[in-house]
Amino acid sequence: MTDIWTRLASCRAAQEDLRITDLFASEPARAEAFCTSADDLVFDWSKTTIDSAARDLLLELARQSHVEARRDAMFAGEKINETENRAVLHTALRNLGGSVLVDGQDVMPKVRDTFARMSDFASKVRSGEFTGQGGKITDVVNIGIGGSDLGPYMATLALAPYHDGPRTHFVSNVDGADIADTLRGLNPETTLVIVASKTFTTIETMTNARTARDWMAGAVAEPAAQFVALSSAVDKTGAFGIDSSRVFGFEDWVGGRYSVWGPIGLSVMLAVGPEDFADFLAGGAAMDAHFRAAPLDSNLPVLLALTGIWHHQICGYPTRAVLPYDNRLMRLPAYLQQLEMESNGKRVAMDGSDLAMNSGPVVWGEPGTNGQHAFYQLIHQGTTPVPCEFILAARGHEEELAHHHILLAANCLAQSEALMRGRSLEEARGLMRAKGFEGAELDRQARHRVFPGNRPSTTLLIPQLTPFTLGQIIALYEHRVFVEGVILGLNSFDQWGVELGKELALQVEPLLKGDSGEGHDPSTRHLAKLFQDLRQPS
Ligand SMILES: O=P(O)(O)OC[C@H]1O[C@H](O)[C@H](O)[C@@H](O)[C@@H]1O
Repeated sequence: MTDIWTRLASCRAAQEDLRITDLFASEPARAEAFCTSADDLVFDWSKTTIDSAARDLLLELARQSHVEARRDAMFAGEKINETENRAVLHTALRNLGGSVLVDGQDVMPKVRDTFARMSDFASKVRSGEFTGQGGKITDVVNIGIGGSDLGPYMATLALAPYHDGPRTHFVSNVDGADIADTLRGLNPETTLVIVASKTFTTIETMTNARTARDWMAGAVAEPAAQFVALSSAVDKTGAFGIDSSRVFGFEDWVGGRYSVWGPIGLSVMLAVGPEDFADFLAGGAAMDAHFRAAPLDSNLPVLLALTGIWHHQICGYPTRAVLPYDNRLMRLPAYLQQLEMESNGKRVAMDGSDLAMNSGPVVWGEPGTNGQHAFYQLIHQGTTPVPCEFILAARGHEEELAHHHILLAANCLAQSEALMRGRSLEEARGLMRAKGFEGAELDRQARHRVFPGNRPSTTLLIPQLTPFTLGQIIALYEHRVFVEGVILGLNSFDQWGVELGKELALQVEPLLKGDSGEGHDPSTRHLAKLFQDLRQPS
């Protein structure tokens, strides 16, 4: 293993003067050879510094890391989440046929039963057969945070053209502003509240849920009758007063950030309907089938993972940007931040030893073209390269606005071309000379207009953003994260790093209410004191 990392590092070191543009000259079929499809999804990774030698080494790295064996173990229901002793089976939520054994038990009948109950409930809400105490449900408020918010919120925005159910709203932050701004203007008599929490103990969600219940109680006789619970802790949902007929459970082998495919996706199902939601699942299942069957060298999740490893662990680029040229994917970067950084932001390997290389990178992004007018300056001319992952649909949904879509696509392609090609000092000098500059001032002005280029990017091309293709994209990224985690030798499915802050928040709360502050550090005590002083009426 060490040897392959060393060989990859040497391969990169030998590329010192390499220009991506030269690779296209030396490998005439590169544009096609470094472009890989899964069904009708196309992943272009040609505009990177991965040449044939690097590609072969990266594939060897995947082989030596036993990616295929780990993948098969995951799909088979083995307990690959070793620090929590759990199977990892979010894939079972989107492959509703067949059987999967966990501890010798087939888990699929229960998964199918829950899906059928969700579909039945969603249909009744959408048709008006299930009503609020003031009539047909007009609004749905999903209260959840992290994986119980980011997935359904992202997917509901992405599928706006398919949205023909009640309006959906998402409350996540414990900041009272979030729920206050959301509930203002809603009619409690026709609002359905979903409490989405795998554990049903998350303090933000339970605080917001109680606030929503009080709000509902001020207007209807039976507030709990307009509440739904989505949780693995079905025993706790009854204590909140939610009838078991409106509780949709899932097992501990569904990680929070992988949970949009099951009950946590109920708000999406209410918005777009059970059929479109099933298409979303089918898209995820299609990517699963590809991931399981395609050889490593034409396996999209594997290749996306290997570009990630190349850029972060080998080239040392600290971040990567996800840049969907699709406004409806505006929450995808936030969704991917949890998926990638909570999964692979870890410093200890599965066996408890220190990780031998960098953990996963910082992931960030915004939809194009908006980002172009904000942070692309740094991407083009900053001192640290940022590998960019562009996503583009061939068709939009607004047929009458096709000219917008062509302009959007032109910008996406232009950005990856500009990043790769850059603009030389000579070209910049020519431009400035044409504007009348000369001498030292010509040089000075020209240098500001140089683009170093040679900046890597990949492009994921999809036919159109539909429930099916959204399912493909999300499953692609899930498996990418899994493959990167396997290669790094860490457990992508736990999240111990979120615990300490939660524990301390419980201890800091009394401090803010005037407790002595013993056990807290001087800075925290000082800030708490300033906070209290500022709260005094002036
Ligand atoms: O669904 P819940 O149990 O309420 O958890 C919500 C979120 O909170 C936790 O802190 C984890 O970091 C997330 O992985 C999880 O998605």
